[in-house]
Order: sequence, then C-alpha cells, then structure tokens
Amino acid sequence: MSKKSGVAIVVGSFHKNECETMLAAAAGAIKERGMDLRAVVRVPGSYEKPLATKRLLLRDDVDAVVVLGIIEHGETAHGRVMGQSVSDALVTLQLEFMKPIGVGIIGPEVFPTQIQPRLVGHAVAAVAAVEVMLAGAESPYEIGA
Ligand SMILES: Nc1c(NC[C@H](O)[C@H](O)[C@H](O)CO)[nH]c(=O)[nH]c1=O
Ligand SMILES: CC(=O)[C@@H](O)COP(=O)(O)O
Repeated sequence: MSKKSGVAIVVGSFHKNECETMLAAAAGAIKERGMDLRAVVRVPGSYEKPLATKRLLLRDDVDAVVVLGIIEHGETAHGRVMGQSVSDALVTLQLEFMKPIGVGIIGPEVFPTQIQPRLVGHAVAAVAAVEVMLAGAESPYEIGA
C-alpha cells in the first residue's frame, strides 16, 4: 500500500479548455509535491461537484480532493447562488469526512477577461492547501495577491 497521500481531482466542464488547463496544473502540482493522483472525475458543472467529491471522499485510497472549475458572470444571480451553495457544501464535506478539500473554483461571477490570469494560480493554490492540511501544519503558504 502506497505511503504517499492520495489525492483526487473533480473538475467541471464550463469553459472546458480552461478547465483542462487547471487540471493539468493541479496534476503537475500533486506530482511535484510527492502525492499520488488517484482519480480524475469530470462533471457537467459546479452543482455536480459536491456529489462527485463525496463519492471520492468515501474511498479509503483518497485522502483529499481538489475541486476545480469556473463560475462565470451571467445576467442573473444564478452564478452567485451557485458559488455560495457549492462552497458551503464543500466546506461541510471537509468537516463531515475530516479530509481536506482544496477549492480551486474561479469566481463566482468571473468575467471572461479575468479567467486566464487565474487558471494556474487557483489550481496550484488548491493543491498547496491540501498538502498543508494533510501535513497538519499551519499554512506557510501565502496566497498570492
Ligand atoms: N453556469 C455555470 C454552471 N452551470 C451548470 C450547473 O453547475 C449544473 O451543471 C447544471 O445546473 C445542471 O445541474 N456551472 C459551472 O460550473 N459554471 C458556470 O458558470
Ligand atoms: C453562471 C451561469 O449559470 C451562467 O452560465 C448563466 O447565468 P445567467 O443565466 O445568470 O445568465
């Protein structure tokens, strides 16, 4: 049985190419930090991320989950409500399972021009947070401005 921490990734499909960039950045960060990528689950959108995450947290070989995606700015409050609802669900799952969840969801209500500059930073920050929480240490990680 591997002594390495096992991490799974849940990634959305809105702005598919950008999400794949986030996925690649997160997968690379997991490897660089000496952790094992145990699974990648692609979901239609952010509302499906909590269920996919809970399924993964139930696995004995998954010690943490990284959740990636983009919630865009729309014409209504849909994105804002989605962001709040999904964030609340993911935080609740962390406490239910006592396993870290690194949240790398850009937005909510992000404008198209704001997405590209945030893709790698949000993905890597989510992995870095999981690494720190698995180690049980205070975070030395200073999230960039
Ligand atoms: N508009 C965005 C969505 N919408 C899709 C929902 O998350 C969900 O898949 C649908 O309501 C079916 O249950 N998802 C995102 O991740 N980002 C968005 O900007
Ligand atoms: C955040 C979204 O759901 C977006 O894709 C569409 O939002 P809206 O229906 O408010 O325009």
